[in-house]
Amino acid sequence: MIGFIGGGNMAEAIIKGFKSQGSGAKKDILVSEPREDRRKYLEKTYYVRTTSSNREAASLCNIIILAVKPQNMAAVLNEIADLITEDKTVVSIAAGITLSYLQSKLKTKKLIRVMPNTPAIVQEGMSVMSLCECFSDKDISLVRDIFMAVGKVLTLPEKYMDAVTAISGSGPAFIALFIEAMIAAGEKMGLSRNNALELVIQTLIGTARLLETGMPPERLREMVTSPGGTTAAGLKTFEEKGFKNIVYDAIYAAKNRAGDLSKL
Ligand SMILES: NC(=O)C1=CN([C@@H]2O[C@H](COP(=O)(O)OP(=O)(O)OC[C@H]3O[C@@H](n4cnc5c(N)ncnc54)[C@H](OP(=O)(O)O)[C@@H]3O)[C@@H](O)[C@H]2O)C=CC1
Ligand SMILES: O=C(O)[C@@H]1CCC=N1
Repeated sequence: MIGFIGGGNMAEAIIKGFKSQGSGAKKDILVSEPREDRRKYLEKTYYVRTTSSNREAASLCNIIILAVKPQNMAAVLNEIADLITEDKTVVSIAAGITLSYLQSKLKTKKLIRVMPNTPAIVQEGMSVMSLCECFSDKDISLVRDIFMAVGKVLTLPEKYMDAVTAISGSGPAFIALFIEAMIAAGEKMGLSRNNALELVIQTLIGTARLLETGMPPERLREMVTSPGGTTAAGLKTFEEKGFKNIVYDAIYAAKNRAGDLSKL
């Protein structure tokens, strides 16, 4: 059985995507979550089992996904450590929580750090995995299957995890902010919110699909930019206002915060 400790937003995103996917629908999931209303909601919506006891989840499940905030991780690890025998696999999705920290708290060597993202809800997630060197490929296949069911999976050395957290973990929020700004601009020009939303979302999906074919973003930008035209006028403003620097600074702030969370 797969156990989630913490039944918040990200756990729900993975459960929802996993449950909607063919093979995931049949897997038993137990969610440990302190809030009763939240437990009821998860049970009713996703037909998962729930408990208020992290220790129950730790003892009953072979794969345990730690989905609490980094600030709650120490308390949770102290609470369940004696139940995590060497046969159990523990996956942390918490920003900033390192494998060596998990190693210092738990007996099992089957430790995986994963940074997923919310598009997992619609099986378009991007998850990056890092694992202890001692972990065999056979052992990780079960965990990889969970995250493959909700999107793409990449394995990278842990040293990249804070950058990954900033780009694909937090990324959906950054892209949503850009979309909000595009919609607000459209509305100011008289478009209805619904029309603006449809224009922006379809443009985003179309752009993503085009980039998926392998077209470099620079090439796409050039294709759209007719000399002396509208795009050139817009891009000039982005450049004058330092758009790329703002994005760079924001991604850096997110990465640095991930680093700070590892020191809590
Ligand atoms: N949201 C996202 O897009 C992403 C999040 N993550 C990571 O996932 C983790 C969870 O984030 P997110 O889902 O956004 O946060 P949430 O606050 O939505 O979820 C955390 C859940 O854990 C519960 N909780 C708190 N303390 C305990 C405890 N001691 N034992 C069991 N459960 C507890 C919380 O309950 P209560 O609300 O009552 O405190 C809450 O329901 C974080 O570590 C984050 O870094 C990773 C990638 C993306
Ligand atoms: O905001 C956060 O800390 C988490 C990690 C990545 C996305 N959400």
